[in-house]
Amino acid sequence: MWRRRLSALLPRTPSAPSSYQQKHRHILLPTPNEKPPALNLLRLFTSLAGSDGDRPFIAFVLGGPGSGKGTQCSRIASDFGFAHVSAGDLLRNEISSGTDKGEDILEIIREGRIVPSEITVELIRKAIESSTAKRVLIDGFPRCEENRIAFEKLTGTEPDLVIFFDCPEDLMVKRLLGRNQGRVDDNIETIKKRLKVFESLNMPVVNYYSSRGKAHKINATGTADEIFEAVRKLFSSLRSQLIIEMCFLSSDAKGRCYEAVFFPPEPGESRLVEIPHYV
Ligand SMILES: Nc1ncnc2c1ncn2[C@@H]1O[C@H](COP(=O)(O)OP(=O)(O)OP(=O)(O)O)[C@@H](O)[C@H]1O
Ligand SMILES: O=c1ccn([C@@H]2O[C@H](COP(=O)(O)O)[C@@H](O)[C@H]2O)c(=O)[nH]1
Ligand SMILES: [Mg+2]
Repeated sequence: MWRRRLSALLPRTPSAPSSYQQKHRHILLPTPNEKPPALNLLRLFTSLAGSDGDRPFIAFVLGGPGSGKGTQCSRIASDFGFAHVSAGDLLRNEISSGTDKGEDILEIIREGRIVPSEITVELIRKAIESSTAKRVLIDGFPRCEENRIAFEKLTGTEPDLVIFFDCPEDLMVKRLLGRNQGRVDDNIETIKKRLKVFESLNMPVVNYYSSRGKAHKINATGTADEIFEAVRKLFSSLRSQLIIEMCFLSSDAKGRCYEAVFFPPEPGESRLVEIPHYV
């Protein structure tokens, strides 16, 4: 699946960071106005901790029904430049398309059960492949160990990060009953079933990724703003392990070459590092 080797498109293979790069990688731009000079783009690639650079950075966003996954994903997407792939929305789109498969999915969602892995994984695969994003949030998937295994088998990869929104049941029920978006599963009978499925099938996935040090639990009981602050803190605490985007830019008017390192956790923040060995 991840055969788009960006590096193959590039004129030079990126070398390991030099000691100069290591030392200066956190130099901040001196002033907000001092932007990199207008340069011709020589190469652009993304270096992702935990991945081989051939695929986007993948974060699974998990949590019970109504824990606020969709709400927080929208914010993460707009502030940190992630594409937001909601497994539930992909399935609802299938229902809207009016196919036989859509009818089966509708029935499963109405009963709060889990759609077969081959359907969901394929929809997610297509959504990721058709996106040009370098960072993707997968909202509400995997729903069970079988989903997880199917995804990892098909893509040959694990997520780079798992965010788990932890919320008590009574609060989730209150939020769902107040959602008012006309969802067929936002009624108390289906909500009770979804909560059972969450405990028995979703939580083992969270526990699996916790045991591998990938899942990060966020208290999802406050306001949406308070929860997003916790997300922001998580991203900050992980920044050195997370995403490093590097643009290699061709020389400016003085013949210097620059590497611009964009670090998503602070929106708009960028760092400029001159790399002598590229001059
Ligand atoms: N922190 C919050 N405080 C109060 N209401 C919230 C909060 N976060 C989300 N909501 C509201 O709760 C409802 C459910 O939120 P959301 O759709 O984000 O949850 P979800 O985890 O994606 O649920 P589902 O699994 O059913 O898709 C929405 O109406 C949303 O506006
Ligand atoms: O990976 C998935 C995601 C969702 N479902 C089904 O859809 C509903 C609604 O999902 P939300 O993420 O809450 O929007 C869910 O209850 C499941 O029935 C799924 O089967 N697999
Ligand atoms: Mg949702």
